[in-house]
Amino acid sequence: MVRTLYDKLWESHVVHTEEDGTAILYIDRHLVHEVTSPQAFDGLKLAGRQPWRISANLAVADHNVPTTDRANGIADPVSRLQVETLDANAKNYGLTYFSMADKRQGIVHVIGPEQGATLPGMTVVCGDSHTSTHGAFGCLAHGIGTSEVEHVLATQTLLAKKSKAMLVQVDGALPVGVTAKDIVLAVIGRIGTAGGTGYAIEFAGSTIRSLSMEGRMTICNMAIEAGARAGMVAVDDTTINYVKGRPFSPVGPHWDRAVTYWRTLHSDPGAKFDMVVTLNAAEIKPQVTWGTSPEMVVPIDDRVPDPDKEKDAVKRDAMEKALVYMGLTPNTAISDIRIDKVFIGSCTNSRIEDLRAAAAVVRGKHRASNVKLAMVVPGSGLVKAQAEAEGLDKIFKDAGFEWREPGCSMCLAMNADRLEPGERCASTSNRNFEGRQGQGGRTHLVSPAMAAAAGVEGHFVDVRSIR
Ligand SMILES: CC(C)[C@H](C(=O)O)[C@@H](O)C(=O)O
Ligand code: SF4
Repeated sequence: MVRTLYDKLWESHVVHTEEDGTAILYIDRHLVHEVTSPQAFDGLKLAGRQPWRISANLAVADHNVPTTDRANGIADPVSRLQVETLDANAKNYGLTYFSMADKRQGIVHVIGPEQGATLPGMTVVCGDSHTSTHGAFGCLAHGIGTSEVEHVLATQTLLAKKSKAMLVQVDGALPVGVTAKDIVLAVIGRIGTAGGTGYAIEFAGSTIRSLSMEGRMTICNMAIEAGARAGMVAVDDTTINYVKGRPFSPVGPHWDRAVTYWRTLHSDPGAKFDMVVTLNAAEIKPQVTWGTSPEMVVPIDDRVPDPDKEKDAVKRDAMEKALVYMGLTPNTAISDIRIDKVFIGSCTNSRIEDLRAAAAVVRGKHRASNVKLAMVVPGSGLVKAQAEAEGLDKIFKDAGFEWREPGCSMCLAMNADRLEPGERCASTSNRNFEGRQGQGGRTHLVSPAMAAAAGVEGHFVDVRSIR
């Protein structure tokens, strides 16, 4: 039978299906962070249960960790408690844990793949919406809630209903200066943040195949921002080469058997999708969000849209509200928008390739005088070490950009890194919601190269013109 990648991943993990379609899925990998796990561990304790398969878990603190002066510990008592609770739970249950002092510590969606804890064909879950990132490896990766975290800990299974399948097909050579981030923002601009609701999205086509694993992760990371339940990319040589030799990857005969299986993880020719969206890579330009939802996005050479031209009353209202919050006037050229801060980081864009792209733009230049702070937050301690080995930290520091310790940081301001009310930020993260980077803060989502360029010029600028 002709099957999609999603069908294959689903069918190989179903333990049981009820008549109404509710299924019990076996979970191969459970990633754990400090925000969504405390109540789950409490529940486990109350019920007197042990984790079902301890080795399936990998835990790390990322949201609440400071990105400076780590030797002094965590100043904020709430964040400190959050992280200490995970320290204690990981120790108590014997989970593999990268503490704040461990050089492998980092954002959960960066360290999973980096360690080879995320492998093709797996079901991967985490109490975090951006778990879709791991689908880049030909995985079925779901973000789950805290009660599901407890369920997975206790049973190694998840209750789920199969979604419909969407194919997002992107073909052609990507223009210079246009990145995976621009592709996914363009997709969300096209289908909207509800466009993927009820679907699992497979990203395919020659453009996707030509992307590195880092780029594929960026795209799958934001599948959730398109409303989808999961995002995924078929396995190919790029996947297998990335996975090879990582600490958790199989070796010897296990590796050979795994590769044989992994090579089957693609949609069969002629497989049926419930919806197909096609994009031509040649037409994608660097993207900048102007509003408070990732779908409020335009190309860099465009203008802030005018709500008066929107016929749909609901959309018009949302646009007006977003413009007030963002402090923007309709028809302003995007390149005329001046920024106060730059954030290069997050599970969307904090991997080595992202830092290289940003460094290539700032090399030999300096942060603009109106930019109060430009911070680079590597996705993990290992990314940080790699970047330092390549001298990227020096390029950033020479340009007046701060070089920080790994974590979620100003992606959502659960630590000390945040925007002040009214401050405007060029950010490589994935959400531009009201208050996301600090109360009253204004977030514009862009690629790492575009964020770096804005930091240097003081306003958004077409990165294609400064190369
Ligand atoms: C804190 C966590 C539960 C949350 C998520 O689920 O995504 C966070 O990572 C985010 O990006 O908003
Ligand atoms: S980096 Fe941002 S989006 Fe990613 S897990 Fe952390 S808070 Fe969530």
